[in-house]
Amino acid sequence: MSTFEYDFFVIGAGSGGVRAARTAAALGARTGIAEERFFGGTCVNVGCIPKKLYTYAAHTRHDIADSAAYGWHVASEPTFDWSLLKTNKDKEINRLNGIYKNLLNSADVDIHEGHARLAGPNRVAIGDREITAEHILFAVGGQSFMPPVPGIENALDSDDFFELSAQPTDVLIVGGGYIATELAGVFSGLGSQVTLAYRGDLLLNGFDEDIRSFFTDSIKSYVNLKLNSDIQRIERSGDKKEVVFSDGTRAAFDAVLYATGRVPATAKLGLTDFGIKLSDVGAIIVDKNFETAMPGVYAVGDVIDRVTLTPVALAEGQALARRLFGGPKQQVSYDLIPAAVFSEPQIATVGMTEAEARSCHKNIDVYRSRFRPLKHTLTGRDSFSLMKMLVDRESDRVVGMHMAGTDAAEIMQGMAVALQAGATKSQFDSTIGIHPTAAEEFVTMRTPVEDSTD
Ligand SMILES: Cc1cc2nc3c(=O)[nH]c(=O)nc-3n(C[C@H](O)[C@H](O)[C@H](O)COP(=O)(O)OP(=O)(O)OC[C@H]3O[C@@H](n4cnc5c(N)ncnc54)[C@H](O)[C@@H]3O)c2cc1C
Ligand SMILES: NC(=O)c1ccc[n+]([C@@H]2O[C@H](COP(=O)([O-])OP(=O)(O)OC[C@H]3O[C@@H](n4cnc5c(N)ncnc54)[C@H](O)[C@@H]3O)[C@@H](O)[C@H]2O)c1
Repeated sequence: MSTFEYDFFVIGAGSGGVRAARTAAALGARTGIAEERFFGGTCVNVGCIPKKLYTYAAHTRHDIADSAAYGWHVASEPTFDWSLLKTNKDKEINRLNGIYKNLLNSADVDIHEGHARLAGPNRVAIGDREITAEHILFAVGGQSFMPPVPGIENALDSDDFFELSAQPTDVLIVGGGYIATELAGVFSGLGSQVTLAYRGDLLLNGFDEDIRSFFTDSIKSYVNLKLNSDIQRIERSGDKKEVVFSDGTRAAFDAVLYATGRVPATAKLGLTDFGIKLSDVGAIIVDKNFETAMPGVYAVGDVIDRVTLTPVALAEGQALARRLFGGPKQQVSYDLIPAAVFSEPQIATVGMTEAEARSCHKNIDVYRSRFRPLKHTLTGRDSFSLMKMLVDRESDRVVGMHMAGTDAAEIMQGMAVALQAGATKSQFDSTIGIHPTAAEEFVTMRTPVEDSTD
């Protein structure tokens, strides 16, 4: 046993940190963890979970509207109570906070509440206390990035969104990625007027181009979309925020929300003082074993800025703890990570985009299907789904799958297993569908679209 107080000390009790600490403790390591803000981290408190709860609330509006076609009479105009939703959300998040703390306690992980930073080799300072540990893990996550626009202090970020006690009547969202598109769907579904300003001409950069075009068109039906638009400044005007756009136009909103990316939370950690290297955006640079330039100091999750998703942080934390303390060996594979945007409509994807597939493979067959979901044959709602599959003609392997539409995220999880297993198009073709579903489309796509290339 080492002479240090702990075998393993984790800074940050979010997705990656909690998983690493629990795994290490279960393998017999004397483990401690420091948390300065909330147990469960971003995902549980101001990320995935409360966001998904708000999307359910937003979607209920469509369900109520659609119910008339199925014979339901809703006696009076439904009303929405923002503060009730927030109270219920807060209760659930508090419950989850407690669960995360209990999980750590029952795994015999020592909890230290407060801001922690590196104090030297094998030393961590938490407030005015210092501990020693053989291995130290930084799992400190990230924070919102807001560009230095004059008046930016008048804008909210996604953390502030979850604290809003009253619903803004009209809101400007700036950005065109995950958070901007998800919160546009939430605000709109709950009845706010939404303007979305994005500096490019297609939303969801990084996703397949067909999906981006489809989504950019779809969102126009419920938001005022300002493409190729930047913000020059934000001014206060009574209770309103007056925004001057780069084209000189002005508009006033109850709230302006920036969702312009996140950056690693590495300020105030004392890392570079000890020779630990950071990237241009402040991410901790680690090797394939998540070790930094200082031996015995590691980092996982959003702070290393590889793939900033909860399941990836979990996988990294677990792989590290197992490698250090003798569990089953596991290498994190960054290929074929499925992802979903909980926007309206939902987007989900696994594998390569068409552009990536074409740059890696000589001949790609593209299968594409756009259809109105069965549910909306009665409601008449102008809502469509898009499904797309990319196949390497030489090997017959399916190399990318993409979907925009209802339940896209739920459908794509199973598809990701098939792609991990190396499924070929013939195997998809010989799989019997479940009827009637949208998912069966992926096993009944028979003819490549004409623009498949040789
Ligand atoms: C609005 C939003 C929605 C999201 N939705 C999804 C989604 O649907 N699906 C998905 O997969 N991902 C989603 N994400 C991303 C996901 O939340 C992150 O990828 C994940 O939380 C990263 O985990 P982590 O352990 O790296 O960091 P975090 O979960 O951020 O945890 C870091 C923890 O470290 C603590 N900490 C930081 N510095 C210190 C310090 N010096 N001392 C002590 N404690 C410290 C912080 O308080 C925090 O609790 C979303 C993110 C946001 C912002
Ligand atoms: N469903 C999910 O899994 C989910 C949901 C939310 C967040 N996340 C994770 O959190 C990360 C952060 O989300 P996000 O939406 O903040 O980032 P993002 O990278 O998805 O999108 C950032 C957007 O801001 C724009 N932007 C960047 N700088 C700008 C500037 N100076 N001026 C104007 N626009 C600017 C970008 O063009 C982009 O459209 C995501 O990348 C994702 O990894 C995941």
